[in-house]
Amino acid sequence: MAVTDFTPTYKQPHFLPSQLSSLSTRLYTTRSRALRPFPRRNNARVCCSVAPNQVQVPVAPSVGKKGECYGVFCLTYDLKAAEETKSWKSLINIAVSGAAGMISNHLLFKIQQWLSSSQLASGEVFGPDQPIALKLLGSERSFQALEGVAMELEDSLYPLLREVSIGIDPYDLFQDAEWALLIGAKPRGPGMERAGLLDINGQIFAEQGKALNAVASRNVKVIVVGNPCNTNALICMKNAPNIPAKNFHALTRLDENRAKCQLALKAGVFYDKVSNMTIWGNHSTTQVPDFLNARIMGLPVKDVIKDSKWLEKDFTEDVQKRGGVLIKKWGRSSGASTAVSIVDAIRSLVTPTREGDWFSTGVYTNGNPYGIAEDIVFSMPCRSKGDGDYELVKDVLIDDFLHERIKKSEAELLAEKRCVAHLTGEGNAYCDLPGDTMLPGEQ
Ligand SMILES: NC(=O)C1=CN([C@@H]2O[C@H](COP(=O)(O)OP(=O)(O)OC[C@H]3O[C@@H](n4cnc5c(N)ncnc54)[C@H](OP(=O)(O)O)[C@@H]3O)[C@@H](O)[C@H]2O)C=CC1
Ligand SMILES: O=C([O-])CC(=O)C(=O)O
Repeated sequence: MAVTDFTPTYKQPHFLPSQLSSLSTRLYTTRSRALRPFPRRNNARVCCSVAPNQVQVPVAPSVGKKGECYGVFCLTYDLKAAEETKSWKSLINIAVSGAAGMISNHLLFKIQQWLSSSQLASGEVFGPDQPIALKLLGSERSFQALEGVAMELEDSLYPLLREVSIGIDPYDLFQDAEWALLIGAKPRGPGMERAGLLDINGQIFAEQGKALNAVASRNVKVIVVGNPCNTNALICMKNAPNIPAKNFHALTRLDENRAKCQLALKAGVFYDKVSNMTIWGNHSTTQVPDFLNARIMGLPVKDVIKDSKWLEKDFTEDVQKRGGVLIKKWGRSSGASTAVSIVDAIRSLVTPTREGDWFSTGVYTNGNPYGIAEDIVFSMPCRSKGDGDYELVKDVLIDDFLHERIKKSEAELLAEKRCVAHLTGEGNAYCDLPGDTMLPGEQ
């Protein structure tokens, strides 16, 4: 693997060889925009260069009152920049909100494994020569837990993890972000109206949209996971007018994966035999798992599974409500499988889609070829050339059943949009949500 190219040319007597890969990694903590205890990345490498064979004493940065760093992340070594990265791509900044939460706790460690896995050696994802910086956004409430997350990252000795920052201010954490994985959101509590949830979470995503607009990379890709994710993605997008609307996604990949699994189970095949799986619409119980266009072993699903009643009722409802069934069994919502689906969603954007296949993601509807209302975030079938961008798949069938279901999910999203008009710059909010509107996890 190319990471071995990084082996420094000098000896470091006090540290294990495995630690050398993290030598230029450091952790920054930021609690507010006013307080920046450590230098920013572009001027962080302040120390002198070391000649080959010269031993350098590690320098621990001074610890600010509100910011602390840990062990190996606090050590600032300086390697000649050219030696450090001669075979590496430039650092990618990945921002993660809700970073002390359950999904994130799975995700952060998966991203690392994924980056350093053998799949990567074949160039399938970012590449084995792709160092990353993690910017972990939490709150006052979760700050200690964030420190715990950082400690676990430290103990994992990931060779491609070069920087870790933790903080509570999105304007700090989203600086130069090329990916923003927005997971943090308030869960719907007992007795809380959905309109209330839309408002509380909408405020979070409006603020984060503004922060992305101000400081993130101009081509940042944003994946909104926190529920209700489609409308949160719309709010985030509307508050970030300088970032292309196309770059905002609502995560429906978990629903796609769930649908593939159910079809495989029914057909008695392994799930890699299921392709062309579209989830249409909202990440809610109105979502439409499309068995008309999906394929099993390359054949239309209906040629393999002849039981139309099962497809229209059991399959559809099982996928729509899978999250809730899992919560009843597990006592908490899907953490690991959501994290896996976030990685799948990123991978689908950074690797070319297999010929003839596609994937689902919630994206902006403007210009869509299916007649879906404009100006909402709706899950649709997409293909990518692997450049982070995507195009909508044009050649799909839509029959009466599918059309009727799509319209129901569309109506729900239009109603959600009216509820958050005050957060999207479209005047006064008016909330007339359909009574049966539910997240997949609610039942
Ligand atoms: N799209 C999808 O497929 C799926 C989406 N989800 C959604 O993902 C989200 C996160 O789930 P999960 O990680 O399990 O949840 P957790 O409760 O474990 O973590 C969520 C994080 O959100 C933050 N949070 C909680 N309340 C607030 C608030 N009022 N304001 C700002 N942030 C808050 C907390 O971070 P802090 O204390 O730092 O603020 C918390 O760490 C949920 O909205 C869930 O519904 C879940 C499964 C699938
Ligand atoms: O409702 C939730 O929080 C969980 C969820 O989105 C899912 O399982 O799909």
